[in-house]
Amino acid sequence: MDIQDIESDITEVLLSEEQIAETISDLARRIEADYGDDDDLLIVGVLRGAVMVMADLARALRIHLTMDWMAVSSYGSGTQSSGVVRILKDLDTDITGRKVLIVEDIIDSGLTLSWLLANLRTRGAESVEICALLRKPEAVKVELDVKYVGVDIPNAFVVGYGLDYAEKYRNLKSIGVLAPHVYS
Ligand SMILES: O=P(O)(O)OC[C@H]1O[C@H](OP(=O)(O)OP(=O)(O)O)[C@H](O)[C@@H]1O
Ligand SMILES: Nc1nc2[nH]cnc2c(=O)[nH]1
Ligand SMILES: [Mg+2]
Repeated sequence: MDIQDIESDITEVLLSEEQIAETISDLARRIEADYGDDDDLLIVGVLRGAVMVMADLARALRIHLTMDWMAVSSYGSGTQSSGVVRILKDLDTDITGRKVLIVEDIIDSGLTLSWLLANLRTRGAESVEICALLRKPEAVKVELDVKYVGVDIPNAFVVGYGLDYAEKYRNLKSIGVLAPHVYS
């Protein structure tokens, strides 16, 4: 199987490589403006989907920051949230008094982030905010205060740029809608 075959599983490209880069750059400018260079920002990437966003956002930010990772999972290998959030890897950092920015690839049901936000807010951080590259319409159903959203997208299952289906497609450079023939 070559790259051509992988891309034939995508019915529509929602964000090209260039559009992703522009979106990340816009997010970085807003985050820089809000945090300034006070040496205190900790960005927390949510493994594994947010790996690409973290890598590119961190490099787009022209301020000092530190990075940490959490792994939580609510999806298993399907396309529907199981509703159960599990911590697979916790922070290595004590966030007491820190300014924390959670970095995510997508907000769909909002379940993962509302759980994570509540969890991190019990740990004595000065602030905990959210930056997500993508947000789907379902997210409006949960009360979730998201400070930075890249793009609002339609309600379709998307893959690429970190986003997987059964652990595949994360390595695509663009973000697109997965063809139904792949999972039906
Ligand atoms: O808003 P929600 O409905 O909770 O969905 C969003 C979450 O689902 C995906 O992660 P997943 O749990 O599939 O694991 P992954 O990051 O390892 O792909 C995605 O990366 C978000 O973290
Ligand atoms: N890959 C992928 N993971 C998700 N998790 C929640 N929504 C989505 C989605 O649209 N695509
Ligand atoms: Mg995830």
